[in-house]
Amino acid sequence: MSSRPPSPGAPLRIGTRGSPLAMAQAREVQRRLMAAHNLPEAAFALTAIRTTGDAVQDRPLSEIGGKGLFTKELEQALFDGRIDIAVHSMKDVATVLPDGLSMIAHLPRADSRDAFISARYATFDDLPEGATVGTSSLRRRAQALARRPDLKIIEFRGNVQTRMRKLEEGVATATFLAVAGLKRLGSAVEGVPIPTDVMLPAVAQGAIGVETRADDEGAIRLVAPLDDAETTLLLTAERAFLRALDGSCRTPLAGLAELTGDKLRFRGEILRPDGAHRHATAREGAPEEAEAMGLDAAAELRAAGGPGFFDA
Ligand SMILES: NCc1[nH]cc(CCC(=O)O)c1CC(=O)O
Repeated sequence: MSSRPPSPGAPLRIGTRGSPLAMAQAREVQRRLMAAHNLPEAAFALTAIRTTGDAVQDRPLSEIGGKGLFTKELEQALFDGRIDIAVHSMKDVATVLPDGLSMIAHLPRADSRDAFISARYATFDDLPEGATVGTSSLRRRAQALARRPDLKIIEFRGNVQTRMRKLEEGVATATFLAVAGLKRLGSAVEGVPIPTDVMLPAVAQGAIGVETRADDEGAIRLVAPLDDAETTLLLTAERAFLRALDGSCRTPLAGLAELTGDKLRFRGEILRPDGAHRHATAREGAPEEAEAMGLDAAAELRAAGGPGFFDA
């Protein structure tokens, strides 16, 4: 491992994807670091890194495939010593980190729900028979079809602005985006949050993680105070579920943990891509059982789906 600690007094280099959402998230991490340590803005340098997921705009993400589409290049930059910390949407992070890297902090989770966005209809259930919905997410596609097999789902990629233009041009009647992303972008488009019993969010949706080299004590000391223990707990359950199902972005699945008082609730589901089959389950337990709940839920759904459920 070629970690090159920055010289004393050099700014901490914050690596991020260059998309507007990623930059907004990196600036949030920077603001929190400044506040936590009473440091000036100049103590940090934002470094945008282009990832495969950003570079390939003309093909469905599920087709490019593989894990780490939005994270691999950031992690390589950490290994190479070009950046000191990497800021991720935890939704995009593989369940097993490369040796030598650690996820040191999760910021307090924002709204984990999906938003329904349409100029003409108030909610998903208001969509008329046969309406066209744009999404690039296998999960949202499968969930939409499971609830409304009559809908026509078309591939929709690009940033929020691009998608809104496509809606205006009538390419589709509605689309979905994460509420958290819209809020962080300060988007004029608000969308309507979809109840989680209508559309269960992606594992870790709305959560931001900060990763460092595992041996970079300086960076770890700076980043550790940013960790929100509740968010880390929720992600422990959700990411155990994802790991046990070996979920990649090719697999339509959803999982959400919630903490009420000292009671942890987990819900998970797996779907066939066409929405024709869906298996769902729920658990309640103590916070200490977070990981076991996720693993156990995954085992139940894997058995319910049977062999080949995740085959194309
Ligand atoms: N896969 C892209 C991605 N990764 C994280 C978010 C939203 C922000 C979040 O979930 O924290 C998005 C966009 C979206 O799904 O609308």
